This record gives sequence, C-alpha cells and structure tokens, in this order.
Amino acid sequence: MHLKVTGATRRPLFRGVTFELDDDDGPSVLTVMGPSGSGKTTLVKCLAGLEPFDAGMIALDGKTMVEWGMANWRAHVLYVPQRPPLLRMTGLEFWKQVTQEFASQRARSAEHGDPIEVADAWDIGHHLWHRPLAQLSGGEAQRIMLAIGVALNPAVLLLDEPTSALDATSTQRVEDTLRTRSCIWITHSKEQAARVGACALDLAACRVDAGPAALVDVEVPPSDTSE
Ligand SMILES: Nc1ncnc2c1ncn2[C@@H]1O[C@H](COP(=O)(O)OP(=O)(O)OP(=O)(O)O)[C@@H](O)[C@H]1O
Repeated sequence: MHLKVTGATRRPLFRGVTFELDDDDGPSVLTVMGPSGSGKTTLVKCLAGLEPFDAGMIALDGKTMVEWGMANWRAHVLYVPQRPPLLRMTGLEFWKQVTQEFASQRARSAEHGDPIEVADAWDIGHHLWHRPLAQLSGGEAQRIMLAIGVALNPAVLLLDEPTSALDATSTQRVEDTLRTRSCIWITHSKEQAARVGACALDLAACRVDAGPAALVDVEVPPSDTSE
C-alpha cells in the first residue's frame, strides 16, 4: 500500500496538505492533530472521497480515486466515523449490510475478518451485537464501529478520534489493535500521538490564512510502552 497526498486543499480550512503513507516496513500510522474546527474531520472525509478537495492530488498505489472508482476507493481507504449513524439496526445487521455492499466491488481482494472476535478483545460481549446501535453506550458503539472497520481489512483506516468515548483500559486495548494497521488517526492527545504514530500532521500549520509556509510534518518519536 502506498498512499500519496500532494497539496490537498479545502478552502477556507486548509491548503497544501502533503504526505505519504506506506506499509513497506509494516503498518504505519499518521496522526492528524490541530485545534477544534481546523478541519481534521473534513480532511479525512476528503481522503475517503466523501467530500471534495478544492485542489491537490491523492493516489493509492499510483491510481487516483477516479481510476479506482469511488466505491472501490472507499473500500480501500475506509472512514470510520466517531459516532455510528443513528440507526435502528443492530451492529450485526450493520456489518451484514456493509459486507454486502463491499461484495459488489470486484477490485477488492482483502478477506474480511470477524468483527465479533475483534471486539471481543475489547470487552464487547456478543450480546451487544444484537442490540440496536442507538441503544448502546457511546463507548460500546464506538468499539463496534471500530471492530467493523478493522474486520473489513482496508488498505488504510481513517479514524476520527477513535478512543474519544473510551476509558483508559479500553483505550489501551484498542490502540494495541489499531497500531497493527495502517491508519490516519485524528487525535487531540499528544500522548496518544506519541504512543501510536511514527509521524504527525499538524493541520494548524496548513491553515489557509497561515501565510506562505503551509505544511509542517512533525516527527513524533515512537514511545516504548514497555518502560
Ligand atoms: N457539512 C458542513 N457544512 C458546513 N460547515 C461544516 C460542515 N462540516 C464541518 N463544517 C465546518 O468546517 C469546520 C471544520 O470542521 P471539522 O469537523 O473538519 O473540524 P475538526 O478539526 O475535525 O474539529 P473537532 O476537533 O472539533 O472535531 C468547522 O468550522 C465546521 O463547523
């Protein structure tokens, strides 16, 4: 997997966002930071093809969104929202619906995993998959949505504050799983960025009104959690 983003711009929020992500040496995580309202969610929705960029280039394995086709692109570069859609359906029904949609995409090759197994490691009991998503707690719903994202095995997971509703223990378990995947990960926590990301993008440095120097890539040293 090689994701290349060059000069991505969405006015009036950000411009010149440029980075590359690849898994040549194993899964890699890019964290996206920046003040509230700076456009982090908008950026990842643009990367997912759910919203348009005003300018810039984005390619996965050398092919643009148009060349992949939108449905294929979204299956490979998968956005996991912070909250589930307000649905009456259960987590299991949602999983079945998503996998049926993905089954029609011919270019997709990755095998699906088992989201119930993924979530089991995060203390989500099987019975919760049979409850309407709208009746779950914020933290339960968040883990079910994340487990579905992980089980779909995309090339890149786009994560919007994936542990915002979780306690410290659940956060650690979820981080342990997610850092084994290639992710673009929105977080407000520098500590979390240091734990999970080898590289961080500071969206505040890409503000449209920030002057000519638009882009800064901030290296975050990988942390050693064993200490
Ligand atoms: N659908 C929309 N229509 C109009 N404005 C929007 C829409 N979605 C987001 N915005 C605006 O765009 C700006 C950036 O929003 P975005 O959610 O991308 O920020 P963010 O950096 O993710 O914020 P937070 O850290 O608070 O989640 C905000 O001012 C927001 O109000």
